[in-house]
Amino acid sequence: MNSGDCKYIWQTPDWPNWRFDWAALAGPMAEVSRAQGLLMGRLADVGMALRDQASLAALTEDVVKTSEIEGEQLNVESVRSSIARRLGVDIGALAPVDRHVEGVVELVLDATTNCQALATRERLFGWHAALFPTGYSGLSRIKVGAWRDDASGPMQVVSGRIGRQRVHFEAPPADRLETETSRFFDWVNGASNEPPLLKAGLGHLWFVTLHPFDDGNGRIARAIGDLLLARADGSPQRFYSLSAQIQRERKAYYDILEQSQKRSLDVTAWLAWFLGTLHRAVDQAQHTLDTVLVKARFWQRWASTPLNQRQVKLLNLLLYGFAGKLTSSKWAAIAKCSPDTALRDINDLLARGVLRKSDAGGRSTSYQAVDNPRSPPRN
Ligand SMILES: Nc1ncnc2c1ncn2[C@@H]1O[C@H](COP(=O)(O)OP(=O)(O)OP(=O)(O)O)[C@@H](O)[C@H]1O
Repeated sequence: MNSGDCKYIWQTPDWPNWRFDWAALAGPMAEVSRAQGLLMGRLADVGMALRDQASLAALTEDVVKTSEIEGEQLNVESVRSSIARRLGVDIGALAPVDRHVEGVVELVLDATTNCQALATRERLFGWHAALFPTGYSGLSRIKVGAWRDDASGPMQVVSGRIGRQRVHFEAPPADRLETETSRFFDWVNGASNEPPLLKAGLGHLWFVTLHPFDDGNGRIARAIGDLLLARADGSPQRFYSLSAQIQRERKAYYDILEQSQKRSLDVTAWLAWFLGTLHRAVDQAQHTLDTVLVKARFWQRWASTPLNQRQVKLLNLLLYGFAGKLTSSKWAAIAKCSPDTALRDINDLLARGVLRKSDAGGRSTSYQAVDNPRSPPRN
């Protein structure tokens, strides 16, 4: 086949000899490294306990957001608990965790904390089985812990209603997968010419192009990207979440993937997008760190104030950046208590100066934690 007849990159004669313009990527790569250096410098000063909290926050975002791309909403508190338990980070009371949350957490933590371990077919089958513990994706039974077999036709990425579907991408046939994935693992585990950050971007694209599973290819591609980023950073501890940033920019993610998987093996545009997104993820991590620091300062300040569990729970929610206004009726609903108890909890905190009435107008009174990062400074 000559390359003019090839619709997808895996059909081109020189597949998988990726090409990219080194000179065009050198600037963005240097900028990402600089942003990473600034973040790491700040983290180096905050001490181990806060570093653990910052990493817990980043990993929680990673797990929650990588699943959100798939349209699945995991419970943030149960993800946080599951990660905290596995990493041995103290977060006080642990929320209950279900099997499905455990599976996604297991995948992301294995990819990052064991980043130096070889990527192998068995390891990925384990990740896949952890993602689909029941053997079903929604209502469909899928092959779990094994490559797809294309029994019901070629693997395609499609969108739209049945009858009006648009095919965005078609993956290589199942009978090529053994050879294709072996070559991929050799490259992931071997020494490469390309800089480590670019290797992470290429690994993500390469895997999602093979699309070797019936489902879960996006999440596993992002986990492989995270594994290669952890190797690139030389540290298994994560402080930023690329998956969360991809979720924020997922329309652009799908568009650039679609363009990059067609026709040419020149993937400069994909790598530039990958580096830009990574840069924004690192910048975002600075905000996460701000929140962790504000929260730590807040609890240090009120350490000797006796508080009940409802008050601790709601204050923590406020410190994480409660979406919307916290009124006494929301307090009652979240803390699962009566309106009278909610008001007593609130009045007690107002009297101690831990909480204050929000300045924002509105029909019902809402409250803010004193020291909330989003509160205007007090005179
Ligand atoms: N328009 C597109 N063109 C090419 N690839 C796409 C397009 N849209 C999505 N993809 C890729 O296909 C993946 C979805 O594959 P699959 O459903 O097997 O994975 P998933 O992990 O279940 O999904 P998700 O990524 O949505 O969480 C996306 O993550 C993305 O990487």
